[in-house]
Amino acid sequence: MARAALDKSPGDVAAMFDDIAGRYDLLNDVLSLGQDRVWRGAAVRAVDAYSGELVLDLAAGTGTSSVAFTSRGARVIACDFSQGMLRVGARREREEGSSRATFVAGDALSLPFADRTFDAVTISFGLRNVHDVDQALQEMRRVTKIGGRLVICEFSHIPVAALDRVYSRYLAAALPMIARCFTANTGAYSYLSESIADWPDQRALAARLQRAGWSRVAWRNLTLGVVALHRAVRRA
Ligand SMILES: C[S@@+](CC[C@H](N)C(=O)[O-])C[C@H]1O[C@@H](n2cnc3c(N)ncnc32)[C@H](O)[C@@H]1O
Repeated sequence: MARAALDKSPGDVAAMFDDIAGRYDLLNDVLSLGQDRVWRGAAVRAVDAYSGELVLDLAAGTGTSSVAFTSRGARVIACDFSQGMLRVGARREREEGSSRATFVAGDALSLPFADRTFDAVTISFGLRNVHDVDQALQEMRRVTKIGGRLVICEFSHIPVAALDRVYSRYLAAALPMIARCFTANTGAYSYLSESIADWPDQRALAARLQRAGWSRVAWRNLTLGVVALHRAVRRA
């Protein structure tokens, strides 16, 4: 069963998501106790896309994070490099007879879009899996229009040390154990725990956004900091 390591080799990451694509959305709901819906709602409100706008949902996977951005008439491109995840998303759209998101295969490190294409770029639970985070932040800026916005929804760290220790134990032990009941690829969920533990905290990620050229960088914690929503604007 494919699983990635913390070097996040692109081939391993894509193969791992190809492997779990069929059960990906179900496991999200189970492992987050339904909180993923709350986090996605917060991301949609932060992007605040409206009619006539074009939104890039990067590392969109099956498109679960994508379709809600169209609720007020914006168009959304759902881009990912896992063919397996894209196939599940495109099949679901076909079955529902809807075409709310346009699925495009592409790598966050070399996006297949022209400079200054999008009014807003967003990435949910994807940036942590990218091999070169700083390069991805620069690519996202390149394809954003001047004045356009960025929203990153990603697992983060609970600022209260005692709570963070309890949460870390859930991640390391309970999460892979629960995942075992739903998928043969338990390695993918061990990777999930390890990659969250290894991910920079809110302040460190904000500093990287600034270094990549983003302006007005800010964040807010969701569910006590289990997830953080980073926002920024492309000023020039
Ligand atoms: C945890 S899933 C998130 C999917 C979706 N955004 C969501 O919220 O459910 C992470 C996704 O990141 C994608 N990914 C990782 N590295 C990528 C890269 N360099 N370029 C494009 N997609 C990437 C994976 O293929 C996977 O579908």
